[in-house]
Amino acid sequence: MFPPSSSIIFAAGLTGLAVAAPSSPFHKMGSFSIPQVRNAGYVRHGPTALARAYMKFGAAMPDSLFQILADFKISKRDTGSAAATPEQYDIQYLTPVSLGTPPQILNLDFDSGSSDLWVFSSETPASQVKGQAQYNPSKSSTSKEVSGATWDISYGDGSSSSGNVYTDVVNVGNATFAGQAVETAQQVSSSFTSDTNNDGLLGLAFSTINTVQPEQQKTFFDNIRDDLDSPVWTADLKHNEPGTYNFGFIDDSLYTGKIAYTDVDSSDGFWMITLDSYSVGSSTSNLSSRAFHHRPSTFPSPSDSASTPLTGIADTGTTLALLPDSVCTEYYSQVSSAANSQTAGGYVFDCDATLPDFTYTVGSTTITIPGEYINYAPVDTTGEQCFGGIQSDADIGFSIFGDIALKAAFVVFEDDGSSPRLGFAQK
Ligand SMILES: O=C(c1ccc(-c2ccco2)nc1O)N(Cc1ccccn1)C1CC1
Repeated sequence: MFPPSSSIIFAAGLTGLAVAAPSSPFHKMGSFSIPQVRNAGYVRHGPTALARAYMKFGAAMPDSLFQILADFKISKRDTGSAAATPEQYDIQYLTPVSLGTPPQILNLDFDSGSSDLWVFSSETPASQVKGQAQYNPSKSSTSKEVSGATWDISYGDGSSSSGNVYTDVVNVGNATFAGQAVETAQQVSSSFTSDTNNDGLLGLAFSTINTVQPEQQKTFFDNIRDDLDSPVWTADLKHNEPGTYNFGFIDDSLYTGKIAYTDVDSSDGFWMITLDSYSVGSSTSNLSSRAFHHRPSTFPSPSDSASTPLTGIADTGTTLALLPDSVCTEYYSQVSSAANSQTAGGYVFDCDATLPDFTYTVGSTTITIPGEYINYAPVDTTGEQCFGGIQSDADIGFSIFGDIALKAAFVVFEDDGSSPRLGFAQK
């Protein structure tokens, strides 16, 4: 699906998720939110070992998930929000999820760019496990093997995993969904093994790209949607500070202005949207420059990005913003020290460079990604060169609006089962 050799460095993002008791015709489960926990940073999959070596970070992860759960503040059943504290460089966050009876708690990376709930398990070879918690279905009285079912997924950065399938009780927050497909890993690629605190993924894309065969399985959100007050989950990611995920409701205190909605094309299984326009630098500077260089209205400006749409997916499982080469060129032409480095695997620049903002619009809502968000991380320990948060989407076929783009906005993922929409608001 994607060239494993792509020289893009990007890291896993995170998400939070909700759940509900078995759907009941008598009451809506309401809405939930869940704490994310930060993950000792590991760039999810550096397509080149060199890049991974450059981007290595370490940071202790809270020792016990139980302590985190103990602090877990589930609000009452019809409201709730969870703070997510990012690891350095907002690499990824993980959410404790309990599986089976008695509960086995794993930290999962929720990913709006994929649709499998898979976990490190008792079936994962010991040589491929490095500290991850493992789900053991034989220790759960409620697990049921889905006979003959297998799964196999490969991600855009060349990582992959595969295995068997069980159904079991999955509990996040104070609600439970019985019968959730839990995909146990019998094989994980090296970048998952080295991501020592990430115990698996929970997909929040559309179930049409779930990889279980012969019978495709539903995502967790698809399973719980009908039990929520409203078929939504919202992402309020932040830069180097706790963000918030809510499920089943829109918390008006988390955004300002209006939420502008845009239709989602889910035909590829992703939250695919078209942003109406983008611009590089603060719009006022652009306007002032345009004011001084008025062009006859008969000659459209060569790169009038102010009305150029961008089509891509909202992907919490990718940290960076992967955009067309033309946009990368336009952006980094404003950064005198920038270069597209083969060794680093993408655009780099002096760490003390002043970076322009990147602005995109959805309908009447304008989202500005401050320049400092686009300084992703130092390339190496000298701290001289830094890696850009905007990189090329070459060879993917669409752009990927990862956390770098999403954390500047309050984002509503709405899926009523027939006409999905994405909402964006300033905050
Ligand atoms: O990694 C994935 C990704 C997710 C799910 C699946 C998949 C295959 C079968 C079912 O789902 N395949 C992917 O490859 N990215 C992000 C990405 C980033 C960079 C380059 C390519 N891609 C998908 C969301 C676009």
